[in-house]
Amino acid sequence: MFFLVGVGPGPGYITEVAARIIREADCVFYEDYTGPLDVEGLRRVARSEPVRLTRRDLEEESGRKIFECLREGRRAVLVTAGDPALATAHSALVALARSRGYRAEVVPGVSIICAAFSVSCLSIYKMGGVATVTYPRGGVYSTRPYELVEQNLKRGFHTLLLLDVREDGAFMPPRDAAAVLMQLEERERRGVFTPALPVVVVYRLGWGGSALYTTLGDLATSGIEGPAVVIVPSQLSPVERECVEGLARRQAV
Ligand SMILES: C[S@@+](CC[C@H](N)C(=O)[O-])C[C@H]1O[C@@H](n2cnc3c(N)ncnc32)[C@H](O)[C@@H]1O
Repeated sequence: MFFLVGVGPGPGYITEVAARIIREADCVFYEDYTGPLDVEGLRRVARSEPVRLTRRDLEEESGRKIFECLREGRRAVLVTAGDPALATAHSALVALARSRGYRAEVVPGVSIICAAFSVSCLSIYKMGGVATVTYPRGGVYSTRPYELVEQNLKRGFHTLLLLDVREDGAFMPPRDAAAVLMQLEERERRGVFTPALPVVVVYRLGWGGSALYTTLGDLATSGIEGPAVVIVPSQLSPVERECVEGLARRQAV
């Protein structure tokens, strides 16, 4: 049996269900490239030493090590930060396991995407989709964030932007995201990613980070480190406005 288990954004967010399933597993695998993971906390719960898998192990080798465990008739878990299936490619492993005749289940965790909306007090009813801000690959910029934010601003929807992971595994800091978005503006020139654009940045959620309501221009010079998400809010309601304007004064999350 295979379980894809999410343990939330940081220490203390693991659910009782997730802890029980990890405890009962024969093989405990984890990845930490979609979000930082509390490996010490995982060690305290697991019966065997957790094994780290890379993106290559999971995507290019289709989780070979997990299937070796399953083939021996043992229970395997793959543990991730946040919710294990939101904005990851891990659902493919669940589908693959089922197609090979294994039972496979997703154990949801507190999602970084949901938590970012929650701590920002932004209405999920106005969530207009998710895009990722990526570093240029071979000099080519992805224009997906530009197009999505442009449409959403017109329709009154908020846009949540996930930030890239660098080749060396480091999470993109918000200032790099702001620089990429302003580069996109230089190219597209339709007045979307201007320095005055209001943004909410939610950073190091669960790891002593916080949330801040600022502008894209100020974000470009901020010293905030990742991992982080940037939300571009649109047409704030009075409650949303009051709440986000208080963000700078909030305690660390
Ligand atoms: C591919 S998404 C995965 C989302 C995740 N599965 C979830 O639970 O919503 C990974 C991105 O989420 C953001 N992220 C991950 N951990 C974070 C954290 N603790 N605080 C803020 N943002 C985080 C970063 O932008 C990172 O590149």
